Amino acid sequence: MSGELSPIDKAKFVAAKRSVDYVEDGMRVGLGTGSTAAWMVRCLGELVRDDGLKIRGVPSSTRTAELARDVGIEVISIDEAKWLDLTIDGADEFDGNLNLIKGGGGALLQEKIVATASDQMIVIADIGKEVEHLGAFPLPVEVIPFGWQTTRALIEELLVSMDVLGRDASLRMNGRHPYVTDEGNYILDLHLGRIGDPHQMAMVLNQMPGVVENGLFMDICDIVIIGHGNGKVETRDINEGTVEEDRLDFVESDNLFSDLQD
Ligand SMILES: O=C(CO)[C@H](O)[C@H](O)COP(=O)(O)O
Repeated sequence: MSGELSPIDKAKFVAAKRSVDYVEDGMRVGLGTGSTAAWMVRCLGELVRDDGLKIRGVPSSTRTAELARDVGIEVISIDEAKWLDLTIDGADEFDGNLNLIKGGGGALLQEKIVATASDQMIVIADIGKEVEHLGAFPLPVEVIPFGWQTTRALIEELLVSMDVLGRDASLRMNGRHPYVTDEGNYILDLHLGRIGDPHQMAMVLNQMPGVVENGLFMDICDIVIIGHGNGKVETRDINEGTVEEDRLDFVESDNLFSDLQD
């Protein structure tokens, strides 16, 4: 990658850079998916290569697995790991209770399995992801391809009785074809505007036949590390509120920025 990074990319980078301070020798680490998580994987790779950090990574997508291997992180499956010490991942939205919408990158199913099987989940995000109420970002719902139109109709009917502003569910596309997840499923993006009761929404969606998982991550995240374009980093802990604010120097290292994907 050449040239100056945008303020959003700098914000993502500094959040990612700070998050790897939580990683210790011997840990089994869940590796999220998306552009912010990709920065984190690269920062971890640097620690593995240059500082001899010994970790095993459990990727939450084939994309992340490929990147982790490329940067020198030992990759194991979640079943090999059995349980994880820490998962670090991005998010599309987070609220004041550190509840999240995830799945903008289409990896919500593996991401939720990996985060749920971890002692701790840290989310890394730029400040633009903070919201008062979840729902402005379309809520991704992973559905099986069989009968997806029927599932969509049932979801839209269900939404009539829910506290939301919008009710449209669109099939995520990849060019002219439906987007297909790592598990071979489709994604419906629910344009809700505002979700009045995200706990209830997460529960009722998952009770519907055809729905595999939804992108609401309720009571899973412990810490959000928020990056700003000027290098400021805030750390919000679910138990302690904002615990730390400082600034990271932004240094474009050739190793980290040369061939970044996403
Ligand atoms: O949930 C995700 C992928 O399924 C991502 O974490 C989320 O979409 C944020 O992505 P980015 O860091 O690129 O903004």
